[in-house]
Amino acid sequence: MAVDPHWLADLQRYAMRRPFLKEQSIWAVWVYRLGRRIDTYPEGRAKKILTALYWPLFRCIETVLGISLPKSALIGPGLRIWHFGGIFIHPSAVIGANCTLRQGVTIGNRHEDGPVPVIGSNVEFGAYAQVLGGVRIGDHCRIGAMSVVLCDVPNGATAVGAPARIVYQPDNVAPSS
Ligand SMILES: CC(C)(COP(=O)(O)OP(=O)(O)OC[C@H]1O[C@@H](n2cnc3c(N)ncnc32)[C@H](O)[C@@H]1OP(=O)(O)O)[C@@H](O)C(=O)NCCC(=O)NCCS
Ligand SMILES: CC(=O)OC[C@H](N)C(=O)O
Repeated sequence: MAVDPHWLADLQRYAMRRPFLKEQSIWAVWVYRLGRRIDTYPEGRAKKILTALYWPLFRCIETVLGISLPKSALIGPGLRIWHFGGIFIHPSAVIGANCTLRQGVTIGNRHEDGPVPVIGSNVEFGAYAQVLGGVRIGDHCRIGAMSVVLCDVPNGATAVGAPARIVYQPDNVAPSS
């Protein structure tokens, strides 16, 4: 069976020997990719059994590491999580390729059942950054530590503060994809 290319890209972001022994967050990324993979299997007994095994694994990771990456969230290849604890991604969130999360990051709704963020690729989240509601974060953005982002952030921009303000925005910004 072919190895999941998204998982291979994740591994490249953990550029070290034996990351499973050094970075707990990679356990959470592995379980997330496993869940996504199981969802692609044809309906049947094998999928039912694997799904039944997946859920307790997901709950263990969520409880022990404090990293919640629901398999229904769409997260592109090359996910890197620095550290662990208090990392909650909404089940409907969309996150592009090569993004970096850190401890305390929340990507979720602003009100119960409200819309959730869509994040571009190559976005870097500082520790405890909160991105809330139906906002769009462009590609190559940086979100400062402890920031609360309630507005769109254009490609390449840096947003900091609570509520966040744009402190850097490149010239000739290409529209978000
Ligand atoms: C957002 C960040 C990437 C910006 O770095 P930078 O491009 O070098 O920007 P600067 O340091 O020049 O700051 C630009 C402005 O934003 C402010 N700022 C920077 N980070 C901020 C933050 N997290 N919260 C509030 N304001 C912040 C600076 O005070 C400065 O304001 P001023 O122009 O009014 O003086 C960086 O500050 C950051 O927060 N990185 C996260 C790192 C992290 O999480 N580390 C923990 C590792 S576990
Ligand atoms: C706690 C800390 O500074 O960790 C550093 C790590 N390289 C990171 O970017 O998160």
